[in-house]
Amino acid sequence: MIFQFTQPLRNQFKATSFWQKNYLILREFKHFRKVTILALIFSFLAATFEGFSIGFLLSFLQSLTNPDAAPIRIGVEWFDTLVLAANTSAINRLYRISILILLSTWMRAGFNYLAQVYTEITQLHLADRLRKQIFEQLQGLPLSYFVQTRSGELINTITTEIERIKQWFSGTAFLMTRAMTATVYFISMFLLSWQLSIASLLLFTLVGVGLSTLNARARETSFTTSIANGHFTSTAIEFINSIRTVQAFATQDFERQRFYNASNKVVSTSTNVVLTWALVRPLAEAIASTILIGMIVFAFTVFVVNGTLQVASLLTFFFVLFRVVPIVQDINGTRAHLSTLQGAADNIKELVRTDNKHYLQNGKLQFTGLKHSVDIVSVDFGYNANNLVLNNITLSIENGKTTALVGATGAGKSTLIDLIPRFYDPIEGNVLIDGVDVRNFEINSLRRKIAVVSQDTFIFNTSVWNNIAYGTPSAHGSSIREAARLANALEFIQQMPEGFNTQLGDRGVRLSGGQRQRIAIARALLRDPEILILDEATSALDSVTERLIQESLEKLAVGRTVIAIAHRLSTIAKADKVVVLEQGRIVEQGNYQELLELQGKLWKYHQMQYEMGQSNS
Ligand SMILES: Nc1ncnc2c1ncn2[C@@H]1O[C@H](COP(=O)(O)OP(=O)(O)OP(=O)(O)O)[C@@H](O)[C@H]1O
Repeated sequence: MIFQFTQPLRNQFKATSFWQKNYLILREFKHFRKVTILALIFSFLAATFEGFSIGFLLSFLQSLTNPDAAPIRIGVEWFDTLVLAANTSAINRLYRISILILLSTWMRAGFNYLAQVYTEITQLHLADRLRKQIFEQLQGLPLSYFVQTRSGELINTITTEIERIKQWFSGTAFLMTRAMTATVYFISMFLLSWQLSIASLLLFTLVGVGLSTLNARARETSFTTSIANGHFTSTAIEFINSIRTVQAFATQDFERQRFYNASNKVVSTSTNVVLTWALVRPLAEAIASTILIGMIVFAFTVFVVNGTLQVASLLTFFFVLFRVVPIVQDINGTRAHLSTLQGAADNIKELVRTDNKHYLQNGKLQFTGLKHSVDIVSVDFGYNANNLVLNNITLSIENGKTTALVGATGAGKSTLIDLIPRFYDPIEGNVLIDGVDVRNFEINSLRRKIAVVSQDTFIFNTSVWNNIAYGTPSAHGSSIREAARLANALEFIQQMPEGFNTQLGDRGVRLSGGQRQRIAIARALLRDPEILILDEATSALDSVTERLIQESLEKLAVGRTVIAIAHRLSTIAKADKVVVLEQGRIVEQGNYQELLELQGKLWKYHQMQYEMGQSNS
């Protein structure tokens, strides 16, 4: 009867096959095939010469301790004569075997060295390829992915999990060489006694099946270790980044508790894994010894006593079996260890998988420049589908004009402008540039013509110079200086110890909020953008600096399309169009003066700020 898998069972079998499960990692080996093959060949040669040394050792000891005994032969004439020197005197045999042992030992040392070097190089290549693959993946993912994923978990995958996966290759290489050596030993055993060989194989297979249950358990518990590691990295990063807030709020005890809990979780999950996989080796050793002793007694009483097997053959058989047992134990121990790494492999695989992630589709049209207008037509958007942040927005942003967005905090202003450079795509409706949906443009050609100065511009840990030139590598020294001057940043930069060469530290910690913002403005100006997006660009500035920058921005705005978000209405009074947003809807739009005369929403904001200004003065 031919067994037929039912469909789900077949799928399950397919899905869990090792190759399929780890395809996304294994496929990386094709990029450094040669090094991988050399690593495996050298590992195998090292193992082979180890086998030779041990084999020759038997003959060596016999020549030394019992020179009168019949020399050891393997039964192959040329080998017995030329290699084992079986036809000559005991002293000649001793010399010959000594040379062979030394030769094998040195060869083994050499191949061991090469195996180690190539294994390490293969592991380094694997880690390098995986890191780069993850980088490409992260570069290609839309911002929405990062909103849902904790950065600590990503960092854990890119660092710790990749380190763990490196052990995977050396473990697999070791497993393969041990398996090859075991095969050679098994063949010799079969030649000596097929009955005993089958009996030992059966017994060891039974043990192997039993131990694989333990391996499976180790694999399961390893997932919890990966989760705990990711959580710990997130907690540690959050703690380091929030240290100022922690000290200001005196929440050290609370943070200690969080940190300790995360660290304890790593210990407890890792202990569970160790408890399982550490059990495999000693258990296997104890069972193997029991089987061996049992078999020796059984074989002696059954085969030797009734004369079916010579004592010499029985001893040789068990000598080989004794050699093969530690190898099988190595195989089981390594398999158990490899099982504990499956969690890391799965984590990496989850990240590099492309079928479970949503990507922004790139368009083909090159964006050459805005001619007429950016039109937002009946747009709905939400960070999750059941909570709309933008509701039926229709708005025209004219070329060369300044459009200001006004509204209470959380009204959706930043979200709305994020749709133009395609940080997000609308759920419904379209964003059109000169009548063409932005989704048709090649994203980078579009983004290169847009500069965004936002509330949280990132300052890189490099010089002031490189920070301003970021994204405009071809910029000349004079234009970088000019951008800094226009952004009103030149003066403070020149006062810094090394001027433009001053290093700004992680996230620009050596700058004040206002200085950071001026560097960001200089960076945007240097790009000479067609569309300039100012998301509260002057929010971190004192009123004197704000006025100075406002003037620069106004000069800069001439002939450009500017979209500005501002809470302080004074900064947008000269805008060509003002759009008022409330809870994701446009409630007013028009010229600033016209809207004031309407005495609607903008007028209310205006009144409130005017009154606050009065009371502050
Ligand atoms: N990445 C995000 N994930 C989920 N919700 C978000 C995200 N960013 C913003 N929101 C939500 O979307 C809504 C609009 O936010 P948005 O930042 O666009 O408002 P805003 O008008 O620019 O506010 P502000 O003036 O304070 O900057 C808010 O309710 C906010 O909580």
